[in-house]
Amino acid sequence: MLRYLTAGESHGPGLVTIVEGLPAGIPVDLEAINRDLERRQGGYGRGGRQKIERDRVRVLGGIRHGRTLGSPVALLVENRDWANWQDIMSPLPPDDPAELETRRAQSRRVTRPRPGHADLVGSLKYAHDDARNVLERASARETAARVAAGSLARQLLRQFGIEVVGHVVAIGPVEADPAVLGALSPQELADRAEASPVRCADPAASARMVAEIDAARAEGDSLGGIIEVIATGLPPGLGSHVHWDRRLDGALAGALMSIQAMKGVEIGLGFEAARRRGSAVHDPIAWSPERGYFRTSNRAGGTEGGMSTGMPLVIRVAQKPIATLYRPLPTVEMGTHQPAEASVERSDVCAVPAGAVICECVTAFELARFFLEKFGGDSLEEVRRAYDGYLAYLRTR
Ligand SMILES: Cc1cc2nc3c(=O)[nH]c(=O)nc-3n(C[C@H](O)[C@H](O)[C@H](O)COP(=O)(O)O)c2cc1C
Ligand SMILES: C=C(O[C@@H]1CC(C(=O)O)=C[C@@H](OP(=O)(O)O)[C@H]1O)C(=O)O
Repeated sequence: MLRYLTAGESHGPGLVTIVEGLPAGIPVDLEAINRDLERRQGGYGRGGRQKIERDRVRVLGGIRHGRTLGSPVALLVENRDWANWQDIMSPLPPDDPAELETRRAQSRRVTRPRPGHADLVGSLKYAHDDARNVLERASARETAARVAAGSLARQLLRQFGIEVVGHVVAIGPVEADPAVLGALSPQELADRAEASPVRCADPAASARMVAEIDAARAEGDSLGGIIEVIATGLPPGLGSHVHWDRRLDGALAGALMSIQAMKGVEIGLGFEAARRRGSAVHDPIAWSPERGYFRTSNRAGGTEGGMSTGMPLVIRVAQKPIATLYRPLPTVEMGTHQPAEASVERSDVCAVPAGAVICECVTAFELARFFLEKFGGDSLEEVRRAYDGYLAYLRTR
């Protein structure tokens, strides 16, 4: 089963991911991974950190001469900011008490926990008196490693014509016009989102989103938004109805909700389905010699019974506003219990465009995982044989 781990702190030497379970022989385009890393760094509303970082992937194992070996793939994304934090984030024990004092004094301790971040509850749970020990790992800097893993996994999907697109449909109260988005193919959506500073394919809404971010920044506030991910080219039958943890919809929702700041996931009509009658929710089934079974609508968003239906997968994800506010919320100083203003160093104002790239890559990873669960083999050719056999079988139904 395809899986991955990540490690690394936001201001440590770098982020590392190990992707285990990819078959041998997948052609790997490292520049495509670098492009996804660059896309994740971008978007209107980001803070000063992205001026320092130039995320690129370094392969530490698992790929030779441009193809996967079947062994675990280890990828490293270095933190350029580490150069400014080496002392504060040093993994070495201090040699003597004097040095400990210096390091502590310089250590940018965080004792005024930010509402909305992991600072307070992480410090309580892990018995830290400095929330830096929590925020370094709670930080969404970790998503650089997830994007590297997902971008690698999508290279398997591309071998089978599966594409995943993430774009922004709302920032704060500003929403893209569904009529404008609905007229675009997934490829057009991707191209237009790419050309927008906020990754939104509706140009008029995009301009209003930029203004909304400027207004929030001017008031020392922050913004969240809504991201849509669309995956095309999926066969029917990824995932399973037979057991809860084999359901594709459940795994996608879990993986997407596990991204920092994501607070809601809906597939297809999602919450809207609860308001309608069944006849206005379920997708009629049809059959033609050319297409076999198909649906005349896709309100389910591409899954039924925990399995892909073969229609496009359509997921929406709600991202909450950034936790660090330049006009900070009330908090309590850890230790003294005195009322205080929450800590603020530097921060993004809105990271929803970045969130769209992260959701895209996290979705790609889950789809690759389920793809290999169904068609898995040790080499790409073995996977292809299983996949082609399944498609041939479907044509007989
Ligand atoms: C791409 C991205 C960038 C983020 N940048 C910041 C930031 O600059 N400052 C901040 O306080 N939170 C930022 N966040 C949000 C925090 O990571 C998030 O509030 C924190 O992890 C707690 O969220 P949770 O309750 O969902 O775990 C960012 C989130 C994402 C996805
Ligand atoms: C570093 C990234 O995002 C960071 C996510 C983040 C947080 O709290 O989640 C806080 C900020 O970190 P810093 O205080 O170093 O500016 C963001 O910049 C990144 O996405 O590459």
